[in-house]
Amino acid sequence: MTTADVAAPTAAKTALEVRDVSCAIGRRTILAGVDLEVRPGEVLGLVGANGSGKSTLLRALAGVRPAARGEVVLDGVPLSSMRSRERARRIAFVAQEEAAPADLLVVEMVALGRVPHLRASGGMDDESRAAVEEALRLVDLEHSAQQPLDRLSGGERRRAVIARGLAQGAPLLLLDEPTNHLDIRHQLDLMRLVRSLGKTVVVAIHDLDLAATFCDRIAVLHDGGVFACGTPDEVLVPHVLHDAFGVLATRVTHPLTGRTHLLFSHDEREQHP
Ligand SMILES: Nc1ncnc2c1ncn2[C@@H]1O[C@H](COP(=O)(O)OP(=O)(O)OP(=O)(O)O)[C@@H](O)[C@H]1O
Repeated sequence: MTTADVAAPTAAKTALEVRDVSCAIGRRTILAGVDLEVRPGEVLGLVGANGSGKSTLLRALAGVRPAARGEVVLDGVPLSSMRSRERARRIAFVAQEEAAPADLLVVEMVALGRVPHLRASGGMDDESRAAVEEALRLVDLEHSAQQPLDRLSGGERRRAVIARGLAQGAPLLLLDEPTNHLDIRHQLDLMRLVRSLGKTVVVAIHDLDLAATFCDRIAVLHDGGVFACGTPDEVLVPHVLHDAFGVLATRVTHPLTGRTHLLFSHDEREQHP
């Protein structure tokens, strides 16, 4: 992936407000009374144990699964009052798992990101073609553009789906575990790319070290709500990590970079399998 020459941020900054949002699946409440502010141009990480509601919250932020209660407000406009085409121009959502026809070409998958921009006359204009090319280049897949998706590895397919989100050209990017399936180099490249875009980003991520390195702020989901929210140094602290994940965390300083990293171990006072 090429990140060294990513264009300087030009995207309009956009802000998101989550006001007293509750999300339910069937009769079960997954999240209750969530308040969260996503500031213009920041990268906000969503972390939490499996099942803590990260994907559920991202779907509510994307308007894919509207909140059962409360409001998500994008630049002062409630999502519930936006037409889906307008929403898709302003919010790009890359879900955790996406099914796509196996014989779809990579370039065709990425071009789907341009659908909200197509005119009634149909067809891709030069701007859309350029956006697709640029997105493929950013995720290092320009040489695989004409491959069917089922000929790609899991990590390459993941990058193709992320390229579709980039091609969409929306100022707000919602990413659900974008580094899943990626090798360590591509994980670092992708997170660096995400930071360099100048967009407002909300990213659900399991790797707390990546979150600490690349996110401006982190929200920890636990017990049906936002348990802690702040800078990585404020939030990724032993007592929060113990309560949210049930592990012991030790902060250590990298001997070369001086950055803080986290080491984890079981809390031996508890029963573990
Ligand atoms: N389609 C569904 N039907 C019923 N329950 C669901 C469904 N999708 C999610 N859930 C439940 O909602 C809760 C939150 O799930 P969600 O996927 O939002 O968590 P998550 O934090 O993203 O988890 P993970 O880290 O495992 O991806 C979980 O308990 C899950 O079992």
